[in-house]
Amino acid sequence: MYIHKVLPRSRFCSFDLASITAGPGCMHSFVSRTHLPTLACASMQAQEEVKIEQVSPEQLEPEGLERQWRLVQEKRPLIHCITNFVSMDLMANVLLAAGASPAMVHSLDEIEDFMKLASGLLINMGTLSSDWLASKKLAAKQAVALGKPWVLDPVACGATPVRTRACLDLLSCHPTVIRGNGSEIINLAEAAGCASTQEAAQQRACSGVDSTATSDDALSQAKLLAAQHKCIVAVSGKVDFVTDGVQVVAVHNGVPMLTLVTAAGCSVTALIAAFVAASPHQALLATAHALAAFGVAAEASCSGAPAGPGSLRVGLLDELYRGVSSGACLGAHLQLL
Ligand SMILES: Nc1ncnc2c1ncn2[C@@H]1O[C@H](COP(=O)(O)OP(=O)(O)OP(=O)(O)O)[C@@H](O)[C@H]1O
Ligand SMILES: Cc1ncsc1CCO
Repeated sequence: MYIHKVLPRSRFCSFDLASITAGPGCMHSFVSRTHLPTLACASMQAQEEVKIEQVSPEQLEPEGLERQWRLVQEKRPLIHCITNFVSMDLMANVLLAAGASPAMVHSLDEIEDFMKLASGLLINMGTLSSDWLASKKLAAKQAVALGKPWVLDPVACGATPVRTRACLDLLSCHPTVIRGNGSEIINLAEAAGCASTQEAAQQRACSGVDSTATSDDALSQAKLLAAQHKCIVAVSGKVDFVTDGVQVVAVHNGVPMLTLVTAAGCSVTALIAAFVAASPHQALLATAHALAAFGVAAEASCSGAPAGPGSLRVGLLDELYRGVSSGACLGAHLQLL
C-alpha cells in the first residue's frame, strides 16, 4: 500500500448524446466526437493525498463494476493521450464511448500546459520516435508533479534495444499503472532487473507488438515489477491479471478475436487511465474494472456472432456506449487470487 498525490478531477462541458439511438460504432465513419474546445471548461481542484486501497472480494462483484463505470461517466475524466499513430482513432473512440474524454496531444511545446487540464495521462510506446520520447518523459514528470495518475503501455518492449531503453526511462518516471501483453511485461521486468523465472526467460522473445507469451507466463514477473516499482501492473491475455505485487485480481472477460483488432490493447490501456483517473485511490480495482468493462463489451458485441474483426471493432464501440445500461456488466467475472 502506498501514497500517490492526486488532483481529484477536472470538470468538463458535456455534449448531448440523447438524440443518438444507434451506438457510436455505427457513426464511426461519419462523425469525429473528440471535442477539444470543451477542454476550455476544465477547472483544477486542490491537491490532496490519496491511499491506494486494497481490493475486497465484494468489490469484484458485477455491481462494483457498474458503480465504477457510472463514476467514469459522471466524472468524464479528460485523458491526455500520447499514443501511436495506429491506435489514435480507436483509442479516442473507446474513451468517448465508455464515457471519458480523450485528447491526443504530443507536441513538446504544449505538454506542460495540457497536463494541467487533464485528469490522467496515457503514454504508449508504439511508433516510437526520439522527439515524441521527449514529450512522453516531460508529460510523465508533469503528471507526477501535479499528482495525477499516469499509465504506461510498453508496446513491443524488448523488440529493440532503443525501445527497451525508452521503456526503462519511462518506468523511472513512476507510472501509476503499467499494462502490457505477456511478452511486454516479461521483457520490461527483466530489463528493470526483476529476477527471472525459467519459464519467463523461455518466453522472453517477442515478434513485434504481438505477444509470444501468455499472461500466465508473465504473472510472476508482473508481481515483481509491481512490488519493485510500487505501481500496479496489468498483463492482458485470455485471462487478464492485475497486481500491486501482493494482491492479484484475475479478469476472465474478453474474446480471442480481440487479438485481431489492432490497438485493442492500446485502447484498453487508455480505458484503464480513465477508470483510474475517476477513482485514483483505487488504482488496482479501477484497473481490473477497466479490463472487465472492455471484456464484457467485446463479449456482448460477439453475442450475435460477428463475421470478423471489423464488425467486432464497431460492435465494441457500440457496447461500450451502451455500457452499464445494457446489462453486460452482469457477465463480469473478476476474481481475487
Ligand atoms: N485469448 C483471449 N481471450 C479473450 N480475450 C483476450 C484474449 N487475448 C487478448 N484478449 C483481450 O484483448 C485485449 C487486448 O489484449 P492483448 O493482450 O491482445 O493486447 P496487446 O497485445 O497489447 O494488443 P495491441 O498491441 O493490439 O494493442 C484485452 O482486453 C484482453 O483481455
Ligand atoms: C501495429 C502497431 N505497430 C506499432 S504500434 C501498433 C499498434 C498495436 O500495438
